[in-house]
Amino acid sequence: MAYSRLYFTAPFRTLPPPPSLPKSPRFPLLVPRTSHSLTHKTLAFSTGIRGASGSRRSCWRAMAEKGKGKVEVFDSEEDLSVSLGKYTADLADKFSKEKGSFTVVLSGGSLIKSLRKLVEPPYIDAVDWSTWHVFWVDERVVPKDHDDSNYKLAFDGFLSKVPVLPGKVYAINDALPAEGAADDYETCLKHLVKSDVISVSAATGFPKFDLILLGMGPDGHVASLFPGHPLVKENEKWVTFIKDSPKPPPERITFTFPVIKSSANIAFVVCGAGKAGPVHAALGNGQNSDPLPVQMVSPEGELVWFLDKDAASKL
Ligand SMILES: O=C1O[C@H](COP(=O)(O)O)[C@@H](O)[C@H](O)[C@H]1O
Repeated sequence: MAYSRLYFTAPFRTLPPPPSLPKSPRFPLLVPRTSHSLTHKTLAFSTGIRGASGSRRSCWRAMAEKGKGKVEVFDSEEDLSVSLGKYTADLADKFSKEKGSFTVVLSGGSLIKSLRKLVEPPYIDAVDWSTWHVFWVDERVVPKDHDDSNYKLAFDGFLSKVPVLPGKVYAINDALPAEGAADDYETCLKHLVKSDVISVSAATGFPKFDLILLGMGPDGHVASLFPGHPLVKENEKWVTFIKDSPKPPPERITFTFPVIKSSANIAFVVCGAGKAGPVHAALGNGQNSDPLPVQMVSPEGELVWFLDKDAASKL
């Protein structure tokens, strides 16, 4: 299938901007326990997260503060990918049954490889792919067949292997410069909100996706929201652009924090020792006055962390 057949741009009308975002609530700690033995005992006592359990798949679980989410730590990325496949397929099934559609937002980077179980049995056959609407939380401003394209990464590793409907795959318009591409994507989202494909958060007025699958860089960036960059404070736009990304390529578009935080579900998927520092910053006890982007994801809905043991090694 040609790349150009899979992206969606339309002459959308521009709607008024949403109201600004109120602070999200925080809830008390929840402490579940099971009878299984701990796989990584040290984790249970060195982190601010209370409660832990093991499982046959060598998964260590904990429930952190509501704002920090549920944490699952796996012995290997292979185990993580099995659990992530089931989690994603279960949510797709739930939302598809409830409302006939599933709006899922992808990141680029290593996340796509971790979705590989979805293109294998049982999910390849069992999932109702026709209900899926696929978006990107960020995209590099490059042609869609460029090696830096998050779209190309997802297409090659995931979307070309499942029968998602091409008209429901919403890629960047790569004919536009960064600012225009961000505006175009935001207009696309507004059109889909108006046509009830995407829900709206009653609390924030921002679009509410069913699931955002988030990666994280070793510097603690999420989407294309980088530490210390003014874009992390954007609270009106839905989609914005960056021309000075510290990680190449420099020009990108990205969802803003209010949109990310309004999601019904967020899964953080993080592997590797090189990311253990920001994971600890986000999930450990420490406070810092200038939080990393990864620390700013306190969602309205459910947050689950899928960590391999190396990414969790400082907890
Ligand atoms: O540049 C990006 O980096 C992050 C993290 O990527 P990873 O390869 O370290 O997992 C990714 O989530 C984002 O979508 C991408 O544009």
